[in-house]
Amino acid sequence: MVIRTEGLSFNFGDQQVVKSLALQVPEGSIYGFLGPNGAGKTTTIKLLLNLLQTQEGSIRIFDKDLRTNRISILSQIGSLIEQPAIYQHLSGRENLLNRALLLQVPIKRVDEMLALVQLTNAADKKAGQYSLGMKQRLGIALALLADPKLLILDEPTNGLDPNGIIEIRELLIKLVNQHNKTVFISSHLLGEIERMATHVGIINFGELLFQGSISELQALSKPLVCVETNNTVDAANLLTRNNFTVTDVTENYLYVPYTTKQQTSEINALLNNNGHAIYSIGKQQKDLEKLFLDITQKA
Ligand SMILES: Nc1ncnc2c1ncn2[C@@H]1O[C@H](COP(=O)(O)OP(=O)(O)OP(=O)(O)O)[C@@H](O)[C@H]1O
Repeated sequence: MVIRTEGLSFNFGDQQVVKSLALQVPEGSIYGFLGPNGAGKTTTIKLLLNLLQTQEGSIRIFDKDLRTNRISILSQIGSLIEQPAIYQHLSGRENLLNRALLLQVPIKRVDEMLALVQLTNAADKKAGQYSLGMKQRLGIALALLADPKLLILDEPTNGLDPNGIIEIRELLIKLVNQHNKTVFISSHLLGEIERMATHVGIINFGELLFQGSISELQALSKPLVCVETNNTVDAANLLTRNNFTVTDVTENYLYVPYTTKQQTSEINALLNNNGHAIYSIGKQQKDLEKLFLDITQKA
């Protein structure tokens, strides 16, 4: 594991905002750290970066304790929290050059990073004139200058338009697949990261409600038979009388937990034989966004 926390807790005054977190971030993963606003994501990230002092529990990064190996661990992490620290009056290239000199990184890394985040053409434009998406990419280039093994990004897609989100997504996938990085990225929108994340941790009120691979998360969303019919209430009653479980009825649709194809055809025949008009019938998987809401609203 690149990151492993145990019993990690943090209080602001008497408000406990992080509760006994046990994060496990595998090497080479894109770990989506998800939760609604105020869930405790930024606080957790600040603890991982030692910007806040751990009050309770432990943090191990690269298999070393953060408390006793702070400098060596942090030198291998690139991060982006809230707004990237960019000099608006300097160009993208000058921002990177400045940081490269400060970090004593070979100057050739500047052009490499510009190319990696696709800012070569805008390299000499003032960063203050960059779009939000370009600023985020410059922020990521700055975080990557010293070639860290782990990238920790706090809501980097916040406020970006769909194109900006796609650009960040493609960049992060490239970093993991071609440059052997591990990416820990927070977001309050599952939809923004479900197409890139390999692993997911869902937090609300400081508590980890789910952690696992994206396929484990998908497996939680159980399939349903969705029937579109003219009189859903009567149809639902008929199904119930015939020992089917109906989990939801709306004006146009009713839902039965899916078991087999045979069961779908039995539902179809029963409704048809009793004079119900079926406009559509089929297997439906709950989408991840709905699942995310279910998980975070249960807490
Ligand atoms: N400096 C602070 N002092 C007191 N309370 C704080 C402080 N920073 C955060 N909090 C509180 O801690 C809780 C968690 O906040 P945090 O910023 O970690 O959540 P988040 O999941 O990152 O949310 P967002 O997506 O809105 O940034 C919130 O209730 C917030 O009000």
